[in-house]
Amino acid sequence: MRRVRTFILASASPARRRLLTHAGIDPQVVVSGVDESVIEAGDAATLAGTLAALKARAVLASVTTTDALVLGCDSVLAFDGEILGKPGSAGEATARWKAMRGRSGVLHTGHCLIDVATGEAAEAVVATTVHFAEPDDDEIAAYVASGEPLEVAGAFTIDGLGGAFVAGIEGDHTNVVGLSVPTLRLLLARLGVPITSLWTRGRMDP
Ligand SMILES: Nc1nc2c(ncn2[C@H]2C[C@H](O)[C@@H](COP(=O)(O)OP(=O)(O)OP(=O)(O)O)O2)c(=O)[nH]1
Repeated sequence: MRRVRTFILASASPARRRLLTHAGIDPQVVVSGVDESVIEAGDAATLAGTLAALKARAVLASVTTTDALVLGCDSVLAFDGEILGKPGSAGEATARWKAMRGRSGVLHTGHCLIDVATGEAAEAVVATTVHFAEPDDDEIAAYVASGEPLEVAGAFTIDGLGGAFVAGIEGDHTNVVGLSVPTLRLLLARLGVPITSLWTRGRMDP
Protein backbone atom coordinates (compact mmCIF):
# COMPACT_ATOMS: atom_id res chain seq x y z
CA MET A 1 0.00 0.00 0.00
CA ARG A 2 1.40 3.40 -1.00
CA ARG A 3 1.34 5.97 1.78
CA VAL A 4 1.32 9.54 0.40
CA ARG A 5 2.06 12.65 2.46
CA THR A 6 0.98 15.39 0.04
CA PHE A 7 -2.09 15.71 -2.18
CA ILE A 8 -1.78 18.59 -4.66
CA LEU A 9 -4.90 19.95 -6.40
CA ALA A 10 -3.85 21.60 -9.66
CA SER A 11 -6.95 23.79 -9.80
CA ALA A 12 -8.09 27.26 -8.76
CA SER A 13 -11.60 25.94 -8.32
CA PRO A 14 -12.97 26.52 -4.81
CA ALA A 15 -15.64 23.92 -5.60
CA ARG A 16 -13.06 21.21 -6.23
CA ARG A 17 -11.12 22.10 -3.09
CA ARG A 18 -14.38 21.93 -1.08
CA LEU A 19 -15.22 18.51 -2.53
CA LEU A 20 -11.81 17.17 -1.45
CA THR A 21 -11.99 18.58 2.07
CA HIS A 22 -15.53 17.18 2.51
CA ALA A 23 -14.14 13.82 1.28
CA GLY A 24 -11.56 13.95 4.10
CA ILE A 25 -8.57 15.02 1.97
CA ASP A 26 -6.66 18.21 2.81
CA PRO A 27 -5.12 19.32 -0.51
CA GLN A 28 -2.38 21.79 -1.28
CA VAL A 29 -3.61 24.05 -4.10
CA VAL A 30 -1.20 24.87 -6.94
CA VAL A 31 -2.93 26.64 -9.82
CA SER A 32 -1.69 25.40 -13.20
CA GLY A 33 -2.10 28.63 -15.16
CA VAL A 34 -2.82 26.58 -18.29
CA ASP A 35 -4.38 28.70 -21.07
CA GLU A 36 -7.38 26.55 -21.95
CA SER A 37 -8.28 28.67 -24.98
CA VAL A 38 -5.40 27.30 -27.05
CA ILE A 39 -6.62 23.70 -26.86
CA GLU A 40 -9.22 22.38 -29.28
CA ALA A 41 -10.73 18.91 -29.53
CA GLY A 42 -13.44 17.28 -31.60
CA ASP A 43 -15.55 16.25 -28.63
CA ALA A 44 -16.21 17.32 -25.06
CA ALA A 45 -14.78 14.21 -23.37
CA THR A 46 -11.49 14.46 -25.28
CA LEU A 47 -11.20 18.18 -24.49
CA ALA A 48 -11.88 17.68 -20.78
CA GLY A 49 -9.38 14.81 -20.58
CA THR A 50 -6.70 16.69 -22.49
CA LEU A 51 -7.04 19.83 -20.38
CA ALA A 52 -7.04 17.87 -17.12
CA ALA A 53 -3.76 16.20 -18.11
CA LEU A 54 -2.22 19.52 -19.22
CA LYS A 55 -3.06 21.10 -15.87
CA ALA A 56 -1.71 18.17 -13.85
CA ARG A 57 1.52 17.98 -15.85
CA ALA A 58 2.05 21.76 -15.71
CA VAL A 59 1.95 21.59 -11.90
CA LEU A 60 3.96 18.35 -11.77
CA ALA A 61 6.88 20.17 -13.40
CA SER A 62 7.13 22.44 -10.34
CA VAL A 63 6.69 19.79 -7.62
CA THR A 64 9.80 18.87 -5.61
CA THR A 65 8.10 16.62 -3.03
CA THR A 66 8.39 13.05 -4.34
CA ASP A 67 5.93 11.73 -1.75
CA ALA A 68 2.99 13.42 -3.46
CA LEU A 69 0.09 13.04 -5.86
CA VAL A 70 -1.05 15.74 -8.31
CA LEU A 71 -4.67 15.94 -9.52
CA GLY A 72 -5.74 18.02 -12.52
CA CYS A 73 -9.40 18.40 -13.56
CA ASP A 74 -11.39 20.13 -16.27
CA SER A 75 -15.14 20.37 -16.78
CA VAL A 76 -17.08 21.21 -19.95
CA LEU A 77 -20.76 20.94 -20.93
CA ALA A 78 -21.77 19.19 -24.14
CA PHE A 79 -25.06 20.75 -25.26
CA ASP A 80 -26.80 20.89 -28.63
CA GLY A 81 -23.67 19.69 -30.44
CA GLU A 82 -21.47 22.36 -28.85
CA ILE A 83 -18.74 22.20 -26.19
CA LEU A 84 -19.44 24.89 -23.58
CA GLY A 85 -17.00 26.12 -20.95
CA LYS A 86 -17.54 29.28 -18.95
CA PRO A 87 -19.74 31.88 -20.71
CA GLY A 88 -17.78 34.91 -21.89
CA SER A 89 -20.42 37.48 -20.93
CA ALA A 90 -23.77 38.03 -19.23
CA GLY A 91 -25.36 38.09 -22.67
CA GLU A 92 -23.91 34.71 -23.54
CA ALA A 93 -25.00 33.26 -20.19
CA THR A 94 -28.55 34.54 -20.81
CA ALA A 95 -28.67 33.14 -24.34
CA ARG A 96 -27.34 29.78 -23.12
CA TRP A 97 -30.01 29.50 -20.41
CA LYS A 98 -32.80 30.39 -22.84
CA ALA A 99 -31.55 27.56 -25.05
CA MET A 100 -30.88 25.06 -22.23
CA ARG A 101 -34.14 25.39 -20.22
CA GLY A 102 -36.34 22.32 -20.48
CA ARG A 103 -33.57 20.39 -22.24
CA SER A 104 -30.56 18.25 -21.24
CA GLY A 105 -26.81 18.37 -21.59
CA VAL A 106 -23.86 16.20 -20.54
CA LEU A 107 -21.28 17.56 -18.11
CA HIS A 108 -17.89 15.94 -18.73
CA THR A 109 -15.12 16.23 -16.16
CA GLY A 110 -11.60 15.06 -16.99
CA HIS A 111 -9.38 13.77 -14.18
CA CYS A 112 -5.62 13.21 -14.32
CA LEU A 113 -3.94 11.88 -11.14
CA ILE A 114 -0.15 11.58 -11.23
CA ASP A 115 2.11 9.80 -8.71
CA VAL A 116 5.14 12.13 -8.43
CA ALA A 117 7.40 9.31 -7.19
CA THR A 118 6.83 7.06 -10.21
CA GLY A 119 5.43 9.42 -12.86
CA GLU A 120 2.54 6.98 -13.30
CA ALA A 121 -0.77 8.64 -14.29
CA ALA A 122 -4.31 7.38 -13.72
CA GLU A 123 -6.87 9.17 -15.89
CA ALA A 124 -10.64 9.16 -16.42
CA VAL A 125 -13.29 11.35 -18.00
CA VAL A 126 -16.69 11.08 -16.32
CA ALA A 127 -20.04 12.10 -17.87
CA THR A 128 -23.18 13.13 -16.00
CA THR A 129 -26.41 13.91 -17.86
CA VAL A 130 -28.04 17.08 -16.55
CA HIS A 131 -31.75 17.79 -17.07
CA PHE A 132 -32.47 21.51 -16.85
CA ALA A 133 -35.65 22.94 -15.38
CA GLU A 134 -37.58 25.75 -17.08
CA PRO A 135 -36.68 29.06 -15.43
CA ASP A 136 -38.63 31.99 -16.86
CA ASP A 137 -36.94 35.08 -18.32
CA ASP A 138 -37.03 36.93 -14.98
CA GLU A 139 -35.42 33.98 -13.17
CA ILE A 140 -32.71 33.77 -15.85
CA ALA A 141 -32.08 37.50 -15.56
CA ALA A 142 -31.78 37.27 -11.77
CA TYR A 143 -29.44 34.26 -12.01
CA VAL A 144 -27.17 35.98 -14.54
CA ALA A 145 -27.21 39.16 -12.41
CA SER A 146 -25.92 37.10 -9.47
CA GLY A 147 -22.70 36.61 -11.44
CA GLU A 148 -22.53 32.89 -10.59
CA PRO A 149 -23.12 31.55 -14.13
CA LEU A 150 -20.14 33.51 -15.43
CA GLU A 151 -17.73 31.70 -13.12
CA VAL A 152 -18.59 28.11 -13.98
CA ALA A 153 -18.42 25.68 -16.89
CA GLY A 154 -21.81 25.33 -18.56
CA ALA A 155 -23.08 28.56 -16.93
CA PHE A 156 -24.70 26.64 -14.07
CA THR A 157 -23.95 25.13 -10.72
CA ILE A 158 -25.79 22.21 -9.15
CA ASP A 159 -24.78 23.07 -5.57
CA GLY A 160 -25.24 26.85 -5.73
CA LEU A 161 -28.00 29.22 -6.86
CA GLY A 162 -28.18 27.24 -10.12
CA GLY A 163 -29.37 24.16 -8.26
CA ALA A 164 -32.89 25.62 -8.41
CA PHE A 165 -32.79 25.22 -12.19
CA VAL A 166 -31.48 21.61 -12.35
CA ALA A 167 -34.48 19.25 -12.57
CA GLY A 168 -32.38 16.10 -12.23
CA ILE A 169 -29.21 14.25 -13.18
CA GLU A 170 -28.21 10.78 -14.35
CA GLY A 171 -24.83 9.89 -12.90
CA ASP A 172 -22.43 11.29 -10.34
CA HIS A 173 -23.38 14.56 -8.61
CA THR A 174 -19.82 15.46 -7.55
CA ASN A 175 -18.74 15.12 -11.18
CA VAL A 176 -21.08 17.99 -12.07
CA VAL A 177 -19.55 20.17 -9.34
CA GLY A 178 -16.12 19.56 -10.92
CA LEU A 179 -14.44 16.45 -9.41
CA SER A 180 -15.94 12.95 -9.28
CA VAL A 181 -15.09 11.67 -5.79
CA PRO A 182 -16.05 8.02 -6.49
CA THR A 183 -13.83 8.17 -9.60
CA LEU A 184 -10.98 9.67 -7.53
CA ARG A 185 -11.22 6.61 -5.26
CA LEU A 186 -10.74 4.33 -8.31
CA LEU A 187 -7.86 6.41 -9.70
CA LEU A 188 -6.12 6.35 -6.31
CA ALA A 189 -6.60 2.56 -6.15
CA ARG A 190 -4.96 2.23 -9.59
CA LEU A 191 -1.91 3.94 -8.07
CA GLY A 192 -2.01 1.68 -5.01
CA VAL A 193 -3.33 4.37 -2.65
CA PRO A 194 -6.50 3.59 -0.67
CA ILE A 195 -8.59 6.76 -0.36
CA THR A 196 -9.03 5.96 3.33
CA SER A 197 -5.28 6.40 3.83
CA LEU A 198 -5.66 10.08 2.84
CA TRP A 199 -8.39 10.89 5.36
CA THR A 200 -7.14 13.68 7.60
CA ARG A 201 -10.16 13.86 9.89
CA GLY A 202 -13.07 11.87 11.29
CA ARG A 203 -16.63 11.80 9.97
CA MET A 204 -18.41 15.02 8.99
CA ASP A 205 -20.82 16.53 11.49
CA PRO A 206 -24.24 15.19 10.41
N1 LIG B 1 -19.69 24.92 -7.26
C1 LIG B 1 -19.82 24.49 -8.54
N2 LIG B 1 -18.86 24.82 -9.45
C2 LIG B 1 -19.06 24.35 -10.70
C3 LIG B 1 -20.17 23.59 -11.11
N3 LIG B 1 -20.03 23.30 -12.44
C4 LIG B 1 -18.87 23.84 -12.85
N4 LIG B 1 -18.29 24.45 -11.80
C5 LIG B 1 -17.01 25.15 -11.77
C6 LIG B 1 -15.89 24.22 -11.36
C7 LIG B 1 -14.71 24.86 -12.00
O1 LIG B 1 -14.22 25.86 -11.14
C8 LIG B 1 -15.28 25.52 -13.23
C9 LIG B 1 -14.99 24.68 -14.45
O2 LIG B 1 -13.97 25.32 -15.15
P1 LIG B 1 -12.53 24.63 -15.25
O3 LIG B 1 -12.69 23.15 -15.24
O4 LIG B 1 -11.83 25.28 -16.38
O5 LIG B 1 -11.81 24.99 -13.87
P2 LIG B 1 -11.34 26.44 -13.39
O6 LIG B 1 -11.02 27.31 -14.56
O7 LIG B 1 -12.36 26.97 -12.42
O8 LIG B 1 -10.06 26.14 -12.54
P3 LIG B 1 -8.76 25.40 -13.07
O9 LIG B 1 -8.71 25.61 -14.56
O10 LIG B 1 -8.94 23.95 -12.72
O11 LIG B 1 -7.63 26.06 -12.32
O12 LIG B 1 -16.69 25.56 -13.09
C10 LIG B 1 -21.15 23.28 -10.12
O13 LIG B 1 -22.16 22.63 -10.36
N5 LIG B 1 -20.92 23.75 -8.86
